[in-house]
Amino acid sequence: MIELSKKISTIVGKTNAEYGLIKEGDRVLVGFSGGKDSLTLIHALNRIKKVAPFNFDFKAVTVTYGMGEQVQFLSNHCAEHGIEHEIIDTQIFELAGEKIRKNSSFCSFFSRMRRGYIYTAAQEQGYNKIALGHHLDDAMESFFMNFFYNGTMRTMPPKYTAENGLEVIRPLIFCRERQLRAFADSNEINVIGDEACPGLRFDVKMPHARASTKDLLAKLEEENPKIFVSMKAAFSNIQLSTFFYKENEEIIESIEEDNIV
Ligand SMILES: Nc1ncnc2c1ncn2[C@@H]1O[C@H](COP(=O)(O)OP(=O)(O)OP(=O)(O)O)[C@@H](O)[C@H]1O
Repeated sequence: MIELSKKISTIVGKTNAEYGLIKEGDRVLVGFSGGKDSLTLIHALNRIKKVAPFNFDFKAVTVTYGMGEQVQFLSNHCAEHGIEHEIIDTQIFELAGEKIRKNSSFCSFFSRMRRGYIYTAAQEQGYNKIALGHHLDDAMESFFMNFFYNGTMRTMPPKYTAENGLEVIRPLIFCRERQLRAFADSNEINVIGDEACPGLRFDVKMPHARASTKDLLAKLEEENPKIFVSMKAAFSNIQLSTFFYKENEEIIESIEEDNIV
């Protein structure tokens, strides 16, 4: 029996209601890497499905990269908990060797390709939403990585519409990473580690940026335990007119997925 903390259930329920993530009749394809985040996500959605006053369907999907990954245990886990699951086997690893763009990190290549396979599966099978397991620490790290290294201020929204019309939702976006880790630990579930992005075996650029951003935020949080509360509030209190825009300059509102790190 899986125990999902009241805290996670409450946060996910509230996020779902406030941002209109999952509604009556939705068909949601959930990216399930087998890591602690997407593992929590499938169980959180399973719980919502049981208690929510609306009906929706969801299926977990795991993309493999053609690197000999063993993911059958994820199908077994889903079957045990009555969650539909599909494994999409790909040759992304082989393609990476030929197609990787100069200066583009392996991780972003893998993630772009993976997203492509998930979108295609959703469109072919009639799913209208894609759910991903990003959490608040991811959103903050992504923001500061973009801020420090990419010269842009952007992060990960709870919900957006991709160019192909599919809605991408992040039901865990207000959960802290440590809550998700605690979920996996307390239920003694075998998870795939954080090095799940196979690109990490080769890439030296982004992991360094991510690791140092993570360290920085951890240090700042030690000094100011409320820092994530403030940063979260700041993300819905953006005062655009105080930035450095020139007259008539257009404010970019579109989501260019490639630039999300
Ligand atoms: N191989 C995969 N197959 C399907 N979905 C995936 C896969 N890898 C990642 N995802 C989805 O993309 C999200 C973000 O991926 P990323 O690699 O940044 O995750 P992560 O922070 O390691 O999370 P997780 O603990 O879920 O692996 C995951 O939470 C999951 O929803």
